Amino acid sequence: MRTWAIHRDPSIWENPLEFDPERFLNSKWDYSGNDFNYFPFGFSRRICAGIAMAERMVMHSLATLVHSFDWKMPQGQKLDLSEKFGVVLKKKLPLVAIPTPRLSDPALYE
Ligand code: HEM
Repeated sequence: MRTWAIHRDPSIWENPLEFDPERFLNSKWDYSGNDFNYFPFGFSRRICAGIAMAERMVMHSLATLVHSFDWKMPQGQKLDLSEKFGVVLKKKLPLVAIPTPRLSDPALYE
């Protein structure tokens, strides 16, 4: 819960509860466990063993999904980003998004 509280502390973060991924664009963020205001992978001896893989896979998977499909919400539904309380961040309502292929060659989806 320490991590949960620090990452939502308004004396450290501007509008901590706002979904604002752009906040990470301005400067270089050190998530290697040396910045005690920001440690999404933990720190010290139990720091995440998969940082190097996560750095590559998160970017690659997300980029592939955005590049390969147009995404929309089911008809009549609005995006709801509210969270459940817990150690791991979970959405209150599961995300349902509909992909439409956007690449010209269907062979690229095989
Ligand atoms: C964005 C993706 C990821 C995030 C945010 C993340 C975050 C974390 C966090 C917060 C911990 C706990 C650190 C602590 O106890 O202080 C952890 C532990 C761990 N993570 Fe990750 N992780 C990610 C991806 C991965 C991947 C891809 C792997 C493996 C391929 C991995 C393997 C591990 C292992 C083995 C531990 C336990 C380390 C230990 O207790 O000695 N993680 N991770």
